[in-house]
Parts: sequence; C-alpha cells; structure tokens
Amino acid sequence: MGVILAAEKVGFSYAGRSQPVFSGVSLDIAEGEILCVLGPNGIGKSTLLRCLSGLAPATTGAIHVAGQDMTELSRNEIARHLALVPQNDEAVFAFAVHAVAEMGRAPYLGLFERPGPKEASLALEALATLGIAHLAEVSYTEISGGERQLVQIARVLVQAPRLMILDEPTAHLDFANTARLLALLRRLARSGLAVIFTTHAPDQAYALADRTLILSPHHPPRLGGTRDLLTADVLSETYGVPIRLVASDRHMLCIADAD
Ligand SMILES: Nc1ncnc2c1ncn2[C@@H]1O[C@H](COP(=O)(O)OP(=O)(O)OP(=O)(O)O)[C@@H](O)[C@H]1O
Repeated sequence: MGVILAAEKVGFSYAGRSQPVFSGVSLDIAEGEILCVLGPNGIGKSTLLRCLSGLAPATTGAIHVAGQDMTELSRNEIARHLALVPQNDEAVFAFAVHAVAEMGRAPYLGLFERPGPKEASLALEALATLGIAHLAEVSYTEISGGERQLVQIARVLVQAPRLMILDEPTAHLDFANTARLLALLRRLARSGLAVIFTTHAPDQAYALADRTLILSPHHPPRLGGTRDLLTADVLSETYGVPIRLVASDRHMLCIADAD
C-alpha cells in the first residue's frame, strides 16, 4: 500500500502567539486506511487538518504528499492527491448546488476552461450518492447547514482525491445522515480512498477508524490502533471527565459522568 501523506514532527503556531497550538505530530496514511483525530475543543484538530491539507503551512516538521515535500507542490498538484471538507463553509455566493459540486473538478481544468457536460454529470452522480440530487438547482445560500455539509462532501467526491480530509463531517447531520455518511466513508475506504476525519464522538472512531490520533492538553500526541488506544483512562484524561466505555464487536458507547 502506498503512503499518500506522511507528517513528521509537525507543529503549528499562529502568528503573534507564544505557544504552538500543537507540536510533535507524526502520522502517515495509506490507501484504504481511515484515521480519526480526537481531542477536546480548541486543542488544534481543525488547525492540524489545515496543515495536512497545505492550507496552513506547518511551522515545524515536514509533510510529504506521495513522497514529495508539500512545500514544493502547487495547490493544484496537492488537490489531485487530497481534499479538505472544512467544518463550517460560509455560503457567500448564490451558486446553484450542482455548480458548487462541479467546482471539485477545478484542479483538472485549465485556467480559462469552464465545467462542461462531463463535470455536470460527475456532480449529479456525487449529489445522488449523498442523497441530495433533488437540491441540484437550489441556491447554495438557501440550504441548511447539514445540507451544505453534504454538498461539500459531494464536491470532494467530484474532485476524486486519493485522500479525503474531513473536519467534523457529521457535526450538522441528523442521526440517519450520520449513519449513512459513516457507511459511505467505510465503502469509499474499501475501494481504496484514504480518510482522515475529526469528530467529537469517540464511538465514531471506534466504529470506523483503523488508527486514531489523540490530541490532549497534558500529554504528547498519541497515535495507535483505535481499539488499543481508546481506553476509559485515556479518554477520561483527554476530555477531563470520568468516562466509562461499553463496547461490543462493532460499536462502543462512551458515557461521560460529568457533574
Ligand atoms: N486564526 C486564528 N488565529 C489565532 N488563533 C487561532 C486561530 N484559529 C484558531 N486559533 C486557536 O487555535 C487553537 C486551536 O483551534 P482549532 O480550531 O484548531 O481547535 P479544534 O480542536 O478544532 O477545536 P473545536 O473542537 O472546538 O472545533 C484554539 O485555541 C484557537 O483559539
């Protein structure tokens, strides 16, 4: 299996801040693997995903994409390997939903080339995969937060990267769409896509992720096999509340006993 992305001792500091948000993050991900990033609010999960996507250049350490130093690749070159689905996508321009999905093809089009029938058909296919084909002609500014999240995932399906990086992809989704999206990610991984995602639900890591990276306030980053790493002790320490786990073969229930 080819490694798509490798991060070595990566750290990031925002300008003007004395302390790095995180440091010493090392990970790699190959075709068909799913990696989950867990950690409490504000620990740096979104920032890390932006670093791994090349949107926020790492301040320390190195990131390689398909064996090449990320800093030497253009945005379009990076976009053919990986794509980020951000946490909150502001709906600024009133594009139709299908046009937003078609934007996924931008890295493959020339500077003055416009999306054509091939892009339109890929976009419709992706919208159908996510169960939102009926929204194709609706303005992106007039759909809900959860629907926008699904459109952004459709856009990335159209982009057809080898690695999909998703920041809290289920944050705005209802119960059924959450289950559908997790099942879709599992299917995509089986067909060779690599997936990195963040979540506030450790049970999603348990159900989906081969490996998990935990960022916690009082401990260096921990990376390991999900089922080995997700113990009640580690999760309690990470989130700062006593946590009990009830696990079966496929699922884990994570119960926090906060007063
Ligand atoms: N543009 C910015 N400038 C300065 N500091 C920032 C900026 N964006 C985020 N931060 C800080 O970086 C830290 C990490 O933020 P980040 O959004 O990466 O955390 P997170 O783990 O994704 O949080 P959450 O789970 O709440 O979404 C926070 O302390 C935040 O205040």
